[in-house]
Amino acid sequence: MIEFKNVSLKYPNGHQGLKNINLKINDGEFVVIVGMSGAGKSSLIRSINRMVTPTEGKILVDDQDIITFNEKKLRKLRTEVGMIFQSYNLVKRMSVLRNVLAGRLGHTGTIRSMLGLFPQKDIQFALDNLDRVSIHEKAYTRADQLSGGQQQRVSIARVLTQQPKVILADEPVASLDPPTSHKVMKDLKRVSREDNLTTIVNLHFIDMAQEYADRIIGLRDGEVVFDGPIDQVTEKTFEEIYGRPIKEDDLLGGDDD
Ligand SMILES: Nc1ncnc2c1ncn2[C@@H]1O[C@H](COP(=O)(O)OP(=O)(O)OP(=O)(O)O)[C@@H](O)[C@H]1O
Repeated sequence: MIEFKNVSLKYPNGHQGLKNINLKINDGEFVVIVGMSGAGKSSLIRSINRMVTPTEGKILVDDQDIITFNEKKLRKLRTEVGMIFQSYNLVKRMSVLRNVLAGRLGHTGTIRSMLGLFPQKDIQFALDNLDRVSIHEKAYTRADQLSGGQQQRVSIARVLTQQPKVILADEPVASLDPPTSHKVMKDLKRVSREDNLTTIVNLHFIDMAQEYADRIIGLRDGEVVFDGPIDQVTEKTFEEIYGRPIKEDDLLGGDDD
């Protein structure tokens, strides 16, 4: 379980990114965070792996307050909490397989992995994870030869290879066209269900949020203004979260399946 207790984050310039957040996220939930640009979605998600550090409160991950963690504990935390980025963050000149094997870095000795000496079982595991996101045949292709949607599927395979308990995804489909966005979100939802992973995704399109979330958390100006299961969410909910009527730009569209 992930628990936020009175969490606030004030950036060094004085900007209040998060204001007194209280949340409990249960194991295996697929949660989507929504809110306008600047609402605090990235700040919230990045607090959970301490890419940013809240200035007040506690964040308990499996009952341990990660805000107090030192470098050693943070390394372990970041093995257990995997991350998917909008920009994929692959090493472009390396093969897809090497990128996916990077997910093992927290498990394999650094020298061995720098030399590319991954155990055969890790290589097989990486290939199996590429297969789960239907991109197995690209294993030996350089990462920069792939389309954006393919690269994001590689980054899903990488995070699975890390064997995390939690996946954080910060606007994972914001750089993709509508049909590709849906394919990537379907893959992410399916694998996280199959492995019972807690998954927390930032999305700014409300139709995507409605289609994939089990639960929606709405942020405005750094505060939680809505938190509830997807069957309680209507267009009015989004209007309340956004503080204005819904516009066409708030919808992605394009799910043909
Ligand atoms: N390092 C920083 N220093 C100062 N202010 C910051 C910093 N990072 C974010 N902010 C500010 O904190 C607020 C929340 O930012 P955050 O990136 O969490 O929002 P967001 O909802 O993810 O927005 P977006 O969808 O545009 O990424 C914004 O007003 C932003 O400008």
